[in-house]
Amino acid sequence: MARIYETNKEGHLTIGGLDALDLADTFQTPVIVYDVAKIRNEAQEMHHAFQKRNLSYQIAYASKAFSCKAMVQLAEEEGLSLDVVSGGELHTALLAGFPTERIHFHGNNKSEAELKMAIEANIGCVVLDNHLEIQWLQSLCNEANATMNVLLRVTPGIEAHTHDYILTGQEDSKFGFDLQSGQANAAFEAVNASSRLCFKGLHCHIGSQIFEATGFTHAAEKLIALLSEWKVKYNQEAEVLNIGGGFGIRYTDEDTPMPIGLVLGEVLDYISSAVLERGLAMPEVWIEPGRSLVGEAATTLYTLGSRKDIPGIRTYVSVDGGMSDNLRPALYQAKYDAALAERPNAGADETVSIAGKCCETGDMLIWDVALPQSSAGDILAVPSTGAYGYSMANHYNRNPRPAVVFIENGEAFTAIRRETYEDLTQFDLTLRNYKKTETTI
Ligand SMILES: Cc1ncc(COP(=O)(O)O)c(C=O)c1O
Ligand SMILES: N[C@@H](CCCC[NH3+])C(=O)O
Repeated sequence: MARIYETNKEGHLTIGGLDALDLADTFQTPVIVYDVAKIRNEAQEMHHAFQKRNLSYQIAYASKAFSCKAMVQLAEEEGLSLDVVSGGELHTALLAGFPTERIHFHGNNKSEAELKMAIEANIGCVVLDNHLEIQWLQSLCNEANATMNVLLRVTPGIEAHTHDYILTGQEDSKFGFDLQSGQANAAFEAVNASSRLCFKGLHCHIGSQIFEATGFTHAAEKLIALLSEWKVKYNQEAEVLNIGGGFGIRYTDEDTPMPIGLVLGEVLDYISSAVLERGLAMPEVWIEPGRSLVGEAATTLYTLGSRKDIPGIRTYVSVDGGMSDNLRPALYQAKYDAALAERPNAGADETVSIAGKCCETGDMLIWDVALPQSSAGDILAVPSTGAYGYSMANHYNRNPRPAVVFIENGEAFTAIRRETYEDLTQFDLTLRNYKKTETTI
């Protein structure tokens, strides 16, 4: 069904109840605007799915989807835990005052420095991904006279239906310990032999932007089978079963996600019965949603600029952003909707393609979108840009990154200020300085 945009009495697009044209005027464009209530609602739906079933659980917001201090604080307010995958995300969480015992550290190549940071911050757990990391974490814990809770990330050999680049649960993957070849058993034995590492459970993540519950239930089935094998083999049960994130959202009419409560409900019911059937103790169930918490909550506002008509071929309309604030179309051929903020629900007059301003043929935000007649200076709204937009934004062509604005209770505030040209050049040394640096060899 075609998207119907929320409007005010002037017929302008509203975001969190505020007029998008006013927002563009106040904060300039491009700007990524979050309707905070949508994030809170999603979080509450997820909590409800667990609570309805009386399960012990954690919902760890995958902060790679969008991380900044305000977002981390919002996650805390909503009773979420936090998944970080880098020293930078951990640093952000610590600066934002996030409770460290609810931080989980992920990544397929965590450095020793990052692991040390995790130990010093006394975070909730490290999700172990490879053998080198087991060695490092063990010896860093020895040095610090500390212990660390760990989950083992396993690749369950599930091929969920999504873009190849965002698939992660298949056997041929850079992530986690492989089930088939016995890597996972070897990892468990190494952890078990360590007095510093405390095995808490298993983790898997099958990929991202997944609509069907079956991918998750198949993965859970494999993990539960493994736990049941380990119960016999090692007399070990798990306190935690983490089934990762990956719940899909609506970008365009082609996407038809079920409400999160329904998908999650189906997965949780499956886990409860499979655990019971295998005679295992019910573990805490953890999930790690990123996209589904924040994706649909944001809309990016751009200003339209130049137009190029190629008769009989295509009309390109350019915006003042592009792959520098939203890499997803270029990286995954991801599709988005767009509307004119002044009359978002008006009928279409033409089909145009929305081009970014980067010096790159592939910098196309949307191919062939039906829009009312537009002209330079109009504000274009692109919904569902809340996940992996700002977090993958970059400085290509030395474009400053946009501002991020949060709207709540009818008020807008800047969560991340727009970058300036000074910000862009702040790390540059001049040729003369460069020659004087001590690291020059
Ligand atoms: C380990 C892990 N957990 C959680 C996520 C979050 O995924 P999503 O944003 O699709 O919910 C990802 C990203 O795909 C991930 O790699
Ligand atoms: N960044 C990706 C998803 C990868 C998620 C992290 N494992 C996207 O925009 O869809």
